Amino acid sequence: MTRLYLASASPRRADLLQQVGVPFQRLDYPGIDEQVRPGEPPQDYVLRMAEEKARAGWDALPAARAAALVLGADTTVVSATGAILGKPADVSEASAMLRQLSGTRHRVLSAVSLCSGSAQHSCVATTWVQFRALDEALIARYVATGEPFDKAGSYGVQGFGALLVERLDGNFSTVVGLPLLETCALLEAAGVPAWQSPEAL
Ligand SMILES: Cc1cn([C@H]2C[C@H](O)[C@@H](COP(=O)(O)OP(=O)(O)OP(=O)(O)O)O2)c(=O)[nH]c1=O
Repeated sequence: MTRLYLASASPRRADLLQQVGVPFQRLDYPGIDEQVRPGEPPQDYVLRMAEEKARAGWDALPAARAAALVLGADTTVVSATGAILGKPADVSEASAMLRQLSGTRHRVLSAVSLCSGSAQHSCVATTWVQFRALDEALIARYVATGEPFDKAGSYGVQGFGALLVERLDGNFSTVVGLPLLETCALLEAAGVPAWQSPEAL
């Protein structure tokens, strides 16, 4: 039987996989360098990150790897001007990102990569997000909740950040960190179907 490992520390990614009935184990792996290369387009960056995470996860597997699959993912927010917005380092960076996103329609890119050692298949999904206009008081109150700090673009649409968003155009799961349609298509092709019975999970 194929064993799926999720190379991710994100609780959201684990919740999403669980939601659609895919059995997996969490896998700890050494972090990767998440620096954007000079001139690297957002689409290339997010795909490269997902692929490096899946590969690093594969390299961290115990020796008995027969029929193992490792899933890695990455999410990044791209501002209306094309800037890549990752996770903020501090309050001032979080506030600056939210100021940049205020009143704009921006993209959230999520890439996913499935590694079986010799083969690796990956894809990127996009969802457009329209933010309402945010004033300084609202930005300060939202940052003070602490929610922005482990999230690309400094917001979580699944949490308090729902009140910052007017409209989504694309799949919700893509914004939360794991594009479920694309992920499950990759998994199905590798012999791991969704909607498995609770005993398999
Ligand atoms: C925009 C947005 C991002 N996010 C999260 C998803 C990702 O967890 C995070 C982006 O950081 P990532 O670097 O993609 O992932 P991570 O560091 O959380 O986890 P790992 O690399 O171990 O898999 O932002 C939300 O939860 N909600 C949102 O609305």
